[in-house]
Amino acid sequence: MLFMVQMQVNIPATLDKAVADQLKKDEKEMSQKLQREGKWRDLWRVVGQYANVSIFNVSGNDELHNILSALPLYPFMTISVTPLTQHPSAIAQIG
Ligand SMILES: O=C(O)C[C@H]1C=CC(=O)O1
Repeated sequence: MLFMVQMQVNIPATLDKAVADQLKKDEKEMSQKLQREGKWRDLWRVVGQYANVSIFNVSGNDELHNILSALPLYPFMTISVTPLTQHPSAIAQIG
């Protein structure tokens, strides 16, 4: 199943810089592993914001929830999830 996921990152200014830097490094590593596995299909920066728009290709709600809640930056994210399906006029096949 495909999902559009929007993540807004809000790291508090009070968080120790070394801790924040490590979280970002771990997050990058995990996101790139998931991209290589084909589960995190697209990752786009929202211009002007510490936010992204992503497309996930996973088995369903439970797998997506497990992935998102395991992200190192999860405690500092506001996340919205939109399930996607094939548009009847689309010439590209999803999946
Ligand atoms: O920077 C972000 O948008 C948050 C998160 C998503 C992938 C990653 O490496 O960090």
